[in-house]
Amino acid sequence: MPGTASVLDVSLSPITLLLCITCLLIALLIHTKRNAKALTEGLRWAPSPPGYPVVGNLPDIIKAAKADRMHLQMQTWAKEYGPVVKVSAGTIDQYFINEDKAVKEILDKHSATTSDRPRWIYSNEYVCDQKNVLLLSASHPRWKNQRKMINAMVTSPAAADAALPLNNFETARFLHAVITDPLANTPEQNVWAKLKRYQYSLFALQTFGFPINNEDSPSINYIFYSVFESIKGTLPGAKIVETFPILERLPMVLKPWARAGRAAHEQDLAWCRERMQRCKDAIAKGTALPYCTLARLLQDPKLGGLDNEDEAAYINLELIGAAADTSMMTMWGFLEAMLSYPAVQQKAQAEIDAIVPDRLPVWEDLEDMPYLRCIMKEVWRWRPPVALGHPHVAQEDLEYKGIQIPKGAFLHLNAWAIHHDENRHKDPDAFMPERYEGDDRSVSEALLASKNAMNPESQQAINLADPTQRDHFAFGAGRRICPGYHVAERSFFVGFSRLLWAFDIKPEPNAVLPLPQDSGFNGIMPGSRGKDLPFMLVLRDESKRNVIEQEYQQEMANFEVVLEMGDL
Ligand code: HEM
Repeated sequence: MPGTASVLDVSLSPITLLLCITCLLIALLIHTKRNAKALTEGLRWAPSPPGYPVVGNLPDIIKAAKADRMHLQMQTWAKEYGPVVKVSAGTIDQYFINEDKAVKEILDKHSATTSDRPRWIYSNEYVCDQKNVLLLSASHPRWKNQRKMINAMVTSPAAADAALPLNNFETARFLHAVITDPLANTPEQNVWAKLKRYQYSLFALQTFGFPINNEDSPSINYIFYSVFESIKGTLPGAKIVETFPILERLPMVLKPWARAGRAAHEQDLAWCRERMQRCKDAIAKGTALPYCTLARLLQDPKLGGLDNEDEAAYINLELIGAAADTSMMTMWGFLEAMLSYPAVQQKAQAEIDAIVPDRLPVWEDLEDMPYLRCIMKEVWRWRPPVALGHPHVAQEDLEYKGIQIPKGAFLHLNAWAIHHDENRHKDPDAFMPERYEGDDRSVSEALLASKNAMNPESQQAINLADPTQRDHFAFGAGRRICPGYHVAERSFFVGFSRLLWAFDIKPEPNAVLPLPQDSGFNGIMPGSRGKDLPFMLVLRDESKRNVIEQEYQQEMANFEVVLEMGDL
């Protein structure tokens, strides 16, 4: 996976350089003017780490990003400066929200005016051509339309439940691939490639309606790099035009970012259109899957409220990215925990064995497996995949505990600092699912029509009035909160419960444990992949092999039609 450092593009032609210097001076003037904005009486500006003239804290940010330590740097500043810290990246002022109560106040209660996104010229306007819900401004009508469609067709509890058979299918294939690999039970077996195939295939089926059958399918890399391209331009300092938007007024010939962004979008559209055609063919033949979002969109006379077929195809590509990468990161955090905390693993296996000794676990078993629910919460607390939040923008001046946050400020939910604050979570660096004992809340709605759902005491975590009681902030907050949490909970539970049912997750013979936080196992963010985790999967006992074989054969028969469709 490319690191942040590799995306910092600072090579400029002499003309662009000259223009940059001019823009820099103008930007400085604007910035100084903005900072000179009157402070409301009785308020103060947010504390800020000392920076350099013009570039502010950018050198520290780049240094930390190069070392994959951004989250740790922001945590240090959170400890030093308090619940709201201003970090300047050149002309961009980023406000890191480092406390649960501040998240509630700023992102939840003021959601109407804190749910916009920054203007991202390269990523949103060029690479995604304003078709990607994640990057769209809240004032763009497409943002609401896409969220509505996603909720109705993909992420509502009903839609997430409808995709459960796919979870069972893909995880059975994964387990089978592990036990039948000639290198099974050895460190040489590439478990990660198998995990990746299953996660990407799971969401490829839910979106375009085609599986990914091979570990080396080019679609996996294509999706990863395409989505990465759309995200990388949002990183501070990554694209000069974001720091100096005035450069966007230059003619096209002087805008390399615009040409590169458009080319990337055209390539993605061609990729999506090819798959959309195959989806249309499947509809015509009557073989389109009931779970396939694109097929349902194309058969809806209103196209799910979207503008055109290109948008329908494109949003499905972006959805695979949003879902698969964060799910992979979740799995990474889980595996890292199991390696370092074998006692937790054994306790979880004992709970699974007591409920399902001779079949694979399914989502509905979660109700009877409270310790596994605690593990889910603890993985998302311990290794939140989006550790520093995806930035929102303040649409008007705000106040929190006497601090003035100006209109236009970038707002980052610092999930890492909140989750690792010793005042909120005792011994926060330890992986300790027991800290959630008795908390049977789901991220949002309770399980199916479970007894918990009927229990008025069982409020949902994200809606709790008291944010100190909320389990974690891995899915963000406010109106921009991740719509995918029902899907994520189901896919994570089915995935990791089956993994624990079948295998012992063991360290490789030469592994050094515990894995230190700073050792490079985490990549650009905690939970993203840095160095290979030194783990191996070892079948717990031979009786498991028969069960896996039987369930696999059953699933292959159930999904015969899927397998005939060919790779995405
Ligand atoms: C473990 C899994 C996941 C994690 C940790 C995660 C986390 C996040 C976070 C932190 C955000 C930004 C929220 C904000 O701006 O406050 C986000 C946005 C989003 N996520 Fe997820 N996500 C996960 C899985 C999924 C899945 C499975 C889907 C879809 C099926 C999905 C779809 C989206 C979309 C569409 C957005 C953009 C929302 C918007 O900007 O309005 N995510 N996610």
